[in-house]
Formats: sequence, C-alpha cells, structure tokens
Amino acid sequence: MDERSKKYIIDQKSDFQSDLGIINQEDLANAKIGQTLTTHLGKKFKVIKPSVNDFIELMDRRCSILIQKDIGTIISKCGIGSGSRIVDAGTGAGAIALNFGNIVGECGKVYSYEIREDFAEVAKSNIEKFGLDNIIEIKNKDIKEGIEENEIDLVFLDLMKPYEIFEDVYSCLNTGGYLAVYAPYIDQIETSYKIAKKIGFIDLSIIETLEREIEVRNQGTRPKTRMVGHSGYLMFGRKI
Ligand SMILES: C[S@@+](CC[C@H](N)C(=O)[O-])C[C@H]1O[C@@H](n2cnc3c(N)ncnc32)[C@H](O)[C@@H]1O
Repeated sequence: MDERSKKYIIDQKSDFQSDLGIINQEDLANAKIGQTLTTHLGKKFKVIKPSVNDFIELMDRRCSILIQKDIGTIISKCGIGSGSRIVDAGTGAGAIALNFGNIVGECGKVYSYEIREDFAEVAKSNIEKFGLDNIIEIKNKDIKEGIEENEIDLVFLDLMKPYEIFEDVYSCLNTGGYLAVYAPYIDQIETSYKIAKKIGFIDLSIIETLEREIEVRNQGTRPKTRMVGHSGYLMFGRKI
C-alpha cells in the first residue's frame, strides 16, 4: 500500500514500478509483512497481507461481481462456517467463491461451476493467486447438465433462470441444507420463490439488503447523500 493508501498486488519475481518510483525485485523477494519499502524516489510503501476484500478489489475480472453487502448476507443467513460444503454457480471472476473458500477453510469444500471457459480460467488463476485452490474447485461446466456433488450444505445460484435446476439442488442438499439465489430482477426472484415452494423447500424468504454509509464531517455526522440503490434480491429456502 502506498502513501496515498492505494493498494497493489505485487509480483515478487520482477521490479515494481509506479508513478512513485521503482522498488527492485530483490527487495520485494525479501519483503516481510509489516515492513516499509522505499522507492528510488524516496516514496514509502507498506507491505500488508491482503484480506479477501483487498484481493477481490484488485483481481482480474471480466464480468460484474457480487458486492460485500450481498455476500455477507448470504454467508450469515445460511450459517456458513468451517467445514461447510458449498456448490456455487456461476463463478464469474470468483468473488463469492473466494469468500466461501475463505470461510469454510481446509475442512470444507467449494465446488464452483462456470459455463464459459475464459471466465473459468480467470477464476482459477484468481483462486490460485489467493492460495485457496486446495479448497475451491472451479468446474468449467454448465450446472444445468447436473450437480455432481452430494451432502451439500448450501447451493448458491447467480444465474438468469436459477429455478430450472431447483429439483437437482434439492437432491444434492443435506437435510437442513440451504438454497440461496441472487437475482437482479423481481420476476426472477418471484418465479424462484414459487418453484422452490412447489418443490418442497421450506422457510422461504426474499430480502433486499440496503447499505447506507455514514459520513463524519465538521458540520455534523449523517448518512452520505449517495448510496447503491439496487444490486439484487436474495431468496433463501431450506430442505427439511
Ligand atoms: C454475474 S456472473 C457471476 C458473478 C459471481 N457469482 C460473483 O461471485 O461475482 C454470472 C456467471 O454465470 C455464468 N453462467 C451462466 N449460466 C451458467 C450455467 N448454466 N452454468 C454455469 N455457469 C453459468 C456466466 O458465464 C457468468 O460468468
């Protein structure tokens, strides 16, 4: 991180260059977390261990990604923790897959389906770079052709017509397991709710999470005038 709080992901195999100067490869290779490195122009950089959020902010991505307010809600609503087994589709660049992997840890597993080969490759590379490739398996497959896993605690779907595979989702879930759906449009989420109910999912709910940032100014403290108006709706259900 530089003096302006701008973050960078460093490749320790080559020199680092920015508008604040150059740090040579040898200094980078020997750098330790917490250390301050100085460029040839005398500008200072702090070495930090990236959190999953730092990494997602800077990683390669070719499509829209889920945002923190929705990811956090999905994880807490479905009680995800160490050892959970999750199926996720579609992967995109891997934003929620990385968060799932970060939480389930070495005792858990995340199987993430992505239909597009180019997106699957980007996600694989992101997951390897963050060091979770032993926990998250990217599958370059159409999830509509079938879910190959079983004894699953959560199936999370971010697809155009998620309800087309709810029967398959029901079969692969553990008793007590969750279905979670993210959809930007209200007709997608309404159809998901009706089909999930017909199939036998219980505890069905649809929510939208709104996040409002509070600003501390000299005049007083109050909500910011701008906020994210809408990202998507979330639907949850359980197999009992
Ligand atoms: C909006 S992106 C997903 C974003 C991602 N969930 C995240 O965490 O940021 C939707 C992805 O679903 C993929 N997709 C669409 N249909 C699919 C299918 N039938 N099986 C697997 N992936 C699919 C698309 O290629 C696209 O990458």
